[in-house]
Amino acid sequence: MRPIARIRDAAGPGVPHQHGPTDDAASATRAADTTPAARQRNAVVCLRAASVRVGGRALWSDVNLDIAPGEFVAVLGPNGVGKSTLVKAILGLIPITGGDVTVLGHKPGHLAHLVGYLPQRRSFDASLPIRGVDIVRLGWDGDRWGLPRPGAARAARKAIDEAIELVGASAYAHRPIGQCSGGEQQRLLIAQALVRRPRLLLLDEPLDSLDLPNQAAVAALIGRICAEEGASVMMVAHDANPILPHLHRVVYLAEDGAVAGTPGEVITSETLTRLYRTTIEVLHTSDGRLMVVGQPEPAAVHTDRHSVAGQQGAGHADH
Ligand SMILES: Nc1ncnc2c1ncn2[C@@H]1O[C@H](COP(=O)(O)OP(=O)(O)OP(=O)(O)O)[C@@H](O)[C@H]1O
Repeated sequence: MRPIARIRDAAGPGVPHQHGPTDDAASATRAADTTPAARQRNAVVCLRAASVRVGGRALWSDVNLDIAPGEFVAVLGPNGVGKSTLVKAILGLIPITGGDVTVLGHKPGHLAHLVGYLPQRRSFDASLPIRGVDIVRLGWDGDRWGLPRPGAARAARKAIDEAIELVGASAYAHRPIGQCSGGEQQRLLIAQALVRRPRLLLLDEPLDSLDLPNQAAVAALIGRICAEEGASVMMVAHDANPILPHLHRVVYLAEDGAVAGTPGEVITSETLTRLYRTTIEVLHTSDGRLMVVGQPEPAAVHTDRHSVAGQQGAGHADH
């Protein structure tokens, strides 16, 4: 086992760190889980020595990860390392080729109604004649065909209204989605992922293309969902800074493993240098942000889209 495999998940839950939430139900739940065995037993998501191949190529391998109930976890790493693929493996959309993955104790895909998903890169044409509320409804019954059961319409309306209220989108939910701002669209899409009150929410770069105030607002919303709904959130991000105040844990993904722990433990020059086997510097700016310098591109991928590896936020910032 390489050194990185031994240090992964080094940080147990409840380990204090400078950025994490301090007073919420999730923290209380996690405080009870003090051993790796307890983490695994209670895990909403559990990966053990998991590996994936796409297009005939090994993408990542030997990934170990537990996500506890109510935890807000960010998945970070260079472009093309396989973060979205990790989310798809947890959804059961992409099969793992080695190791084991369970979601709420079952094989991925078996409890789909308990998992909400916001895919990467969504945009709506300004002329699309679909209201925000209709987008949210798709999360409720978009996969159900045939005549609704008696009382189903009332139950749907209630669930949809509650989800819209939860994300604070009531004021614009009846506008055409294409006429909502990027931040408003994002809230409505999060409501769509939330409408069935999932126990696990998988969000693939939900802050992408939002301005800084909207990034902060959506990050706070997601933190609140963890705290108030008790949902576990796994969010792919290319910059951890906007979510640092709300995060419990981060996972840095590399080709041959991953490191998980609190942000203070994982986003360090030493840990990331060891993970990527190249010199990486984590700089702390005076306003509390983290800058990761020198993070590599994975071999032989993304040279078309991302030809320059440079200075990045606590993640990567070249989208
Ligand atoms: N179905 C597929 N067939 C072939 N290659 C694939 C497939 N899905 C993903 N890939 C490739 O796998 C690699 C990882 O893709 P993925 O989207 O998971 O990376 P990522 O870390 O989320 O990247 P980014 O940060 O750029 O969004 C990429 O090189 C991608 O082109």
